[in-house]
Amino acid sequence: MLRFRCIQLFTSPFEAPFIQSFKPHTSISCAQMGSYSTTSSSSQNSPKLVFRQLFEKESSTYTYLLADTSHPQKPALLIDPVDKTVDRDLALVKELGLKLIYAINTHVHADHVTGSGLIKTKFPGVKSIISKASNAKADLFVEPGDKIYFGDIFLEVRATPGHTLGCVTYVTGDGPNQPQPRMAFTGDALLIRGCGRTDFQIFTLPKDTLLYPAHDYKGFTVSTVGEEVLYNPRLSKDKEIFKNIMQNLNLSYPKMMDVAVPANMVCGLQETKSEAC
Ligand SMILES: N[C@@H](CCC(=O)N[C@@H](CSS)C(=O)NCC(=O)O)C(=O)O
Ligand SMILES: [Fe+2]
Repeated sequence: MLRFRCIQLFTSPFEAPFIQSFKPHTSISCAQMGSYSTTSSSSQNSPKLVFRQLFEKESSTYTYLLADTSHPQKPALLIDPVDKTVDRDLALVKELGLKLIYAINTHVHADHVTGSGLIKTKFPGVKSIISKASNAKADLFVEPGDKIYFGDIFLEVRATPGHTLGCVTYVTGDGPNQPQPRMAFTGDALLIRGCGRTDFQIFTLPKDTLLYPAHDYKGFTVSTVGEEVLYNPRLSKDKEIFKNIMQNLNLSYPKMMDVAVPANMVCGLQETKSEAC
């Protein structure tokens, strides 16, 4: 089992030990519901982010596929994969000619079983990642401030505690060669016009940062920091009102809770326990 808190994660054969060649600004070249890619207008070698937002209906969970397609190996990662949709996700990875290197979780989910362990059985080269503070099993553990590189693009790890132990948000990099606008994968810390429970670290990001939560129960797919600051009915309130709202949500016990949490502590593979993580 490995652990890292380095500036770059180089656990895959696709990464050089340092990626320092900063390149011109990137900009969104194409956008549509659920998917887009970003590219530089001025350099063929600048990172090009391919992005897909995938949905699992039973738990209303979003899984995100990201890849750097300007890198020769097209390294890719999945955020919050669900066991039931692993085959769909892997088929897409294959169809797009990507090389999956990481299966990442924002937190130990209570409502569905993660697909990260299953993915590793199908693609043994893939490394699973979760925060150290989650106490769950994985190949690699991240802490706030760590950067997860796939090709020339990276995700920065931000602590967004409150919903579960070690709950983190993964944010695309702040740099001239990184995709713009920034994207934050918030897990359940922030849902569009809602939240699982969050502190306010997400709101320190630029207003045009795109927000991608782990769930949506109302049909939304994306929001921005600026919008949620203004219109989120929970997070736009002061602390006392927020506390009152959160204490009176009256949500039912998640149907999968007793299966999902123990499974997600071991990559979603209860039978084989931690060896598979
Ligand atoms: N009914 C669902 C559970 C729904 C639920 O509790 N969702 C969580 C995130 S998954 S741990 C949550 O924090 N929701 C906030 C909200 O406002 O809905 C089930 O039984 O699985
Ligand atoms: Fe959750």
